[in-house]
Amino acid sequence: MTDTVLISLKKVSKIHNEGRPNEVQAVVGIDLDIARGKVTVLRGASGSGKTTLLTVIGCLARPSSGRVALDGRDISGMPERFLTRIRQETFGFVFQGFNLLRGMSALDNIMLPAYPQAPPHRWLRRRALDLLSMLRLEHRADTPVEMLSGGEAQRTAIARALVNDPPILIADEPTANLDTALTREFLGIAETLKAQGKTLILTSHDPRVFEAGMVDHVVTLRDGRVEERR
Ligand SMILES: Nc1ncnc2c1ncn2[C@@H]1O[C@H](COP(=O)(O)OP(=O)(O)OP(=O)(O)O)[C@@H](O)[C@H]1O
Repeated sequence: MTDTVLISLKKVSKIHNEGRPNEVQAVVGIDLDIARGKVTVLRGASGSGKTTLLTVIGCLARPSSGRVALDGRDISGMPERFLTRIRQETFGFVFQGFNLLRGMSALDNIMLPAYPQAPPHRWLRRRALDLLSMLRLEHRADTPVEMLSGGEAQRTAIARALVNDPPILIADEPTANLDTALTREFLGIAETLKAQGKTLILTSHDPRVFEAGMVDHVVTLRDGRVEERR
């Protein structure tokens, strides 16, 4: 079956600290289509531009030049408030290090991204508990996140990314610091989400990830450019 394009990048470049002595051209003229309902891995050495490209794809950063289209709609020039809404409705993010808020429980962390939409509290709590249950973490709902193990923290971060039921899940180096069993567990979760119809975009230099059977496309970056795609 041929892929349908969900996100399309045309000649996208991203320069950090533009015009300053510490300017870095992190992403250079990338043309890339991300397929709907598939798992795409961006791989490459440290510093090759994976995280930068992921932030542009996820509308967390604007490209310095080039265009990004989501579902055929050019979003590159949109005002910030529209972009924020698109970001909230479209993407769930699992960051490197997870960015969970310490001092708050797993459940409270998961509910946080839904607050701008102001859903009924009981409904939201149920949704967060259902996600914890899907990820086999119900027993940790009330645990402060700093007490969680690495794998539990990751699953909490995944649940938080899914709370608004986004069609696209983005995860930056999801298996960094995970042992083999936890890596397998992450891949199992990714497979379940793919089966539910989600589009997954991951960065990884971990062969356990980019060689996994459920990965559909691997894009190799080198020095900010696409070196290879399959
Ligand atoms: N916020 C920033 N300000 C300045 N330079 C940055 C910034 N973020 C990334 N860079 C630089 O841009 C280049 C690409 O970095 P990026 O983090 O995108 O690569 P990466 O492939 O994700 O690396 P890693 O695997 O180490 O996370 C690097 O030279 C990096 O030092």
